[in-house]
Amino acid sequence: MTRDPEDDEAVPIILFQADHRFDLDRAALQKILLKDEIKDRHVVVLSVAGAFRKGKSFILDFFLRYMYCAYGDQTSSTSPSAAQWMGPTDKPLEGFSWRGGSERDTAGILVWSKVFLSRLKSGEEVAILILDTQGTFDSESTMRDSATVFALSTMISSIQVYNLSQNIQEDDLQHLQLFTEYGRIATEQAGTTPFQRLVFLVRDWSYPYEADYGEKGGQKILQKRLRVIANQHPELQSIRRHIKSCFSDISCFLMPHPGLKVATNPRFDGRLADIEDDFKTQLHRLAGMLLSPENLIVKEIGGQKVKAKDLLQYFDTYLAVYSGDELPEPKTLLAATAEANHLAALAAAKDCYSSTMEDFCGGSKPFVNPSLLDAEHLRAKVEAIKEFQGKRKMGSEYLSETYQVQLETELEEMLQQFKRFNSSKNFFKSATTPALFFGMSIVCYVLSSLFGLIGLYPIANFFNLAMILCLLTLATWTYIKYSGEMPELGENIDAMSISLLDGAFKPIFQAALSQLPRQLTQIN
Ligand SMILES: Nc1nc2c(ncn2[C@@H]2O[C@H](COP(=O)(O)OP(=O)(O)OP(=O)(O)O)[C@@H](O)[C@H]2O)c(=O)[nH]1
Ligand SMILES: [Mg+2]
Repeated sequence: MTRDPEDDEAVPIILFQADHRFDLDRAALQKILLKDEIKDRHVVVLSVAGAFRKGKSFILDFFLRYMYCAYGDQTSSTSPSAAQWMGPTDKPLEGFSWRGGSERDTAGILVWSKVFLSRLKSGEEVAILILDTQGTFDSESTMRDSATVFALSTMISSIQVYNLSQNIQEDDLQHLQLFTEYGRIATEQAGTTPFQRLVFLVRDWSYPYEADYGEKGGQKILQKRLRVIANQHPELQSIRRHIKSCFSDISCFLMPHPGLKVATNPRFDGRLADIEDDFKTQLHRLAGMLLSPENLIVKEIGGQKVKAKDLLQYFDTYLAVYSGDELPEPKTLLAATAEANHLAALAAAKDCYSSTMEDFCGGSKPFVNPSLLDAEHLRAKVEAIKEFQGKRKMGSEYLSETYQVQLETELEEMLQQFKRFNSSKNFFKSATTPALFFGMSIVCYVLSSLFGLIGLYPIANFFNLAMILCLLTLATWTYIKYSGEMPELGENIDAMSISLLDGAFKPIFQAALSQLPRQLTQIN
């Protein structure tokens, strides 16, 4: 089957917006996935992801040639020969947009509009989608953008090709760990292997004398890079364990350099004649390893095979998760380290404050005069800030200032707790409620007796009732304090007694006191 220049094209489905948002072009994706002959088939999704400007779109265009040749005839179950699928040597390479130069080309995620159909050995009818992705770490993308594209393409694909240049370096593994974790938390698949096949594709491999080009050499290098050994640093072990736990199958392929024309000639148009033979030989092997009928892998999510029509829903759901606020922000190494440094310094400063205050007014100490407590707080706060500032921290001045403001706010909150605790140790304060209600019940008793004596029985009964209410409240309060049950009711009773004192008794006392000198002068 040959490419139809009218209909077959790269269709942007995840659009990268200027404000760093990613939008799904639902209509475009629907048009591709909901075709009658496609929508009910299980899907195989191949995606290529990795750093920008490393030949991802270029190699995908060769994969497209392979696909047109291998899956033009649905019933074909064998892999085509290199001569069959690579085509004429002078044909420019077309398909997903690719070009030379140092500026990034692909943005967002694109899918090839032609969905290839095939029947697996098991007889299962599948639809094959090819995805091209925005490269990571270009100067226009934030860490979050890179992580989102990588994670999304990993979650959606059944075969993820991680395109690397020259070697598998530790930072490649660190980024893979970060991106897959970003994908894993979005799928909430902790405990299981959330993703399927991962292929490290090392471009421009220049050490064939150490490990041969192709899959075998790749396996040798991969084993070395992902090895977990006894005396390895725990951080290195954790990265390797994490990556292994995320994919059900991991392999590696070493590609030779394609030749200087490919890498440096601005007029190079992708024709095979300008590409080194070694590269073409390995390209044929790679295409077969990824895309020959016996190597296709059906996309599974949560152990269930995914149909083309379901994929639409997954795109929607995953993108919604990344557009929301519930996921943590992936950060650059420096930003993450600086944050960790500052958080540690903040915790140490809080510890320092807390132990000074504990020594002064902690659980084993008696009630302290509130003004002394305030003074001690100021001293402890200065000490804590000194401790915070004295710790060596990575990151900018601004970051330090932000964390210092946070520290000061948190110290004020801690002070309020110490104050509350301290005042609960004040015997007279805690005796206010029982004293008030007990006093009120005696006053009510006396008044009720007096009014009874002079025959004003309704008023006497009123005070009698008030006395009973006071005694009941007192009994309830005592029970609450003794049993620890219904603490809210206890707090309400305390609050009521304080407002009675402040709102009713204090003004009466003050009025009585202000009358006293006048009365005394009248008597004199
Ligand atoms: N050195 C080298 N260059 C390659 C290889 N494959 C392709 N190129 C060249 O790399 C350049 C970039 O190719 P693209 O396919 O556009 O790269 P990309 O990774 O898709 O780039 P972005 O879309 O910007 O992320 C082109 O000039 C290709 O000729 C390779 O294996 N090695
Ligand atoms: Mg590209």
